[in-house]
Amino acid sequence: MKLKVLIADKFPEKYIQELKDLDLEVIYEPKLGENDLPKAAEDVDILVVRSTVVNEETINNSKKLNLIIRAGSGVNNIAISAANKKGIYVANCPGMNAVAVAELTIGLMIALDRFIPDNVADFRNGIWNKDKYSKGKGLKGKTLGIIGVGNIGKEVAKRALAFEMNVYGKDISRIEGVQIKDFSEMDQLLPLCDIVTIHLPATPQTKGLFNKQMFSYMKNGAYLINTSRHDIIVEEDLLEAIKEKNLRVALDVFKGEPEGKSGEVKSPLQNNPNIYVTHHIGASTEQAQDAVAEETVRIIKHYVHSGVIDHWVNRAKVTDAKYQLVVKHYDKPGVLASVLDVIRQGNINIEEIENIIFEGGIAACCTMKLKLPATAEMLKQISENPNVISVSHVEI
Ligand SMILES: NC(=O)c1ccc[n+]([C@@H]2O[C@H](COP(=O)([O-])OP(=O)(O)OC[C@H]3O[C@@H](n4cnc5c(N)ncnc54)[C@H](O)[C@@H]3O)[C@@H](O)[C@H]2O)c1
Ligand SMILES: O=C(O)CC[C@@H](O)C(=O)O
Repeated sequence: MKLKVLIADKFPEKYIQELKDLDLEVIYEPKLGENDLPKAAEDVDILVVRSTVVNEETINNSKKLNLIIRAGSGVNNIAISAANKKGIYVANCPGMNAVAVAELTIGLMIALDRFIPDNVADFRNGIWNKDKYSKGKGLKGKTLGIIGVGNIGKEVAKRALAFEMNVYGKDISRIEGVQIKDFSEMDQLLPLCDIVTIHLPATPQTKGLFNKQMFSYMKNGAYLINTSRHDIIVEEDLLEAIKEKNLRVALDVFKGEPEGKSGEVKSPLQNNPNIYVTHHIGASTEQAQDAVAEETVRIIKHYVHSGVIDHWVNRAKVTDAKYQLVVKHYDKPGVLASVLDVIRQGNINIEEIENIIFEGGIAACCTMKLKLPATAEMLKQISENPNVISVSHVEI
């Protein structure tokens, strides 16, 4: 039976055809929303989404879902803890839309400095106001703080350096791959910045990070750009900070963003002249959508042909493994079963296991990560099997 793939978001036609050519049954339903998915994904093996929310109900209701691919970077629209409980892989396409988001970020930076959206709006309303719009400060020599220097943050840094800006960064990991000053504390970095741009994932640690306290560190009249996720900013505190400090702000993401591709929108940000909002278009260039779709197809192809999941995001980063048992053995039926039986009798959980065959197929090596130590008696029992070549056991 063919594997069934449901694509529940906009996806370029060319790549849908590539999936069909892999002999998969492909269902393309770009208009599905969060509430449609529990039924629509009930019977599929692979689910591909962009911003469509994959909630707990969709995951719990699915009968054979095995892989969810986020055709993009952030995976916060997927109920990963529910997927973990059912052993459903979640993968994403890191970096594929980074240039597109960086380009939008630079565009917003210039838009803020030169009041471009207001210029255009006035012109459309028959108003000419060269005086009012001749107050841009210029970007050269200004200090930019990049919060989250991952794939997108790095692309922003490269472009800002070409604009001859002073570029500083803050990340939980050491910043590598771009020559910018690395700050460890926000209260040291933010007071220096003329412009702050946020490129963080939505996680419990980043939720509400930009609150009253963070805004208190920012310069009066600074620009703030957020093209990452809305919940990193506390909206009420932002509105307060705009009043107090005359911050000017550009957002590609905001609270209450509509799920659908078009329709009405209502937000307290709408009537504030210091705020520009774009329609979550960071990733929406033709180049980025093609790159993301190509990567999605590649992930599916690799999975179908080898069972390997590339960019698997819900693989445990740490396990309870405390001991490593390595058994070299002759590659014959029943040998591993006898080793596993000894471990089972000792009531020890195997956290990870890998069996690798030497060239020629005569010998093999099985590496097991154990929660508890194997006893001397167990190791003796394993070694006594005539098909076992050697046994080693260490604490890790
Ligand atoms: N507007 C859009 O259309 C659009 C498109 C793509 C991505 N995004 C958003 O942008 C985010 C970033 O994307 P990316 O591709 O650069 O991701 P990435 O994973 O490459 O980079 C994120 C960086 O943030 C750092 N980080 C994580 N938690 C942190 C913390 N608590 N403090 C400091 N640094 C922290 C990570 O170490 C990493 O370097 C995505 O998670 C997504 O939510 C939005
Ligand atoms: O697919 C989109 O349009 C948004 C994608 C973006 O938010 C991402 O995290 O990659």
